[in-house]
Amino acid sequence: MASGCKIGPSILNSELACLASECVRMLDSGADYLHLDVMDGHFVPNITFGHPVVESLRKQLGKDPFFDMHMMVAKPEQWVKPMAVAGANQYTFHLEATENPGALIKDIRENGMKVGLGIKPGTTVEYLAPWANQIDMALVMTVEPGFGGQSFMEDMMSKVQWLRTQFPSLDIEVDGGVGPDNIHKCAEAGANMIVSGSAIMRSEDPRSVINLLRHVCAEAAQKRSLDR
Ligand SMILES: O=C(CO)[C@@H](O)[C@H](O)COP(=O)(O)O
Ligand SMILES: [Fe+2]
Repeated sequence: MASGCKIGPSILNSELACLASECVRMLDSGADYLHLDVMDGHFVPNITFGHPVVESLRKQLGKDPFFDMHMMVAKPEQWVKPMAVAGANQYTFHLEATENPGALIKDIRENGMKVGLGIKPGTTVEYLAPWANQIDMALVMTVEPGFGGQSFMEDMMSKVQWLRTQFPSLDIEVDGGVGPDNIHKCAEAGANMIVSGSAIMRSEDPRSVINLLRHVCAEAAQKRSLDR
């Protein structure tokens, strides 16, 4: 079994000058983990933050919150140790950014973090498949990485469905434009780790959005297990 349905708000579209309190607001609203988007201006045409900010967040938030680092960087090899030292729990890198995924997976594990492996919309899922048994989570991007607030790409659901069929116990994350309008599609396809940025951040009631996302996801997972 995958590790249950979890909701990880992306803080990209939060009030970045108050990052720690925005993270606390999400955790207090029932977030299962925090999805932290790292962009370097090379892999994607945008810049966010790096390991010094993660280190500060860890100090502010304490040891408990799970940090899923979405590394949209051109040299993912370079930031493994700094992120581990800063307090990251999971290092999710992009398959498109490395020539040696096997060595990177090994390095991430040796540095004590879980491994996530992501693919952009233009990358077919068969490229990810050879690594699926070595990773903790597959990330299927449902927007072109780089910016929050874009429209959900429904045609990515066939990738999620294929991965769920091939790897029933793998954690599968969707990221980009996900919210109450399309959670059914993500859940039915088999995603169990749901990243949602604007839909949660811009809501006046983030707790009910998080609850709704989790509920839909859990119902679909239960139905899948009964159907098996
Ligand atoms: O990685 C990314 C974008 O590259 C995401 O994590 C988004 O930042 C999620 O935000 P929404 O699309 O849900 O607003
Ligand atoms: Fe992300």
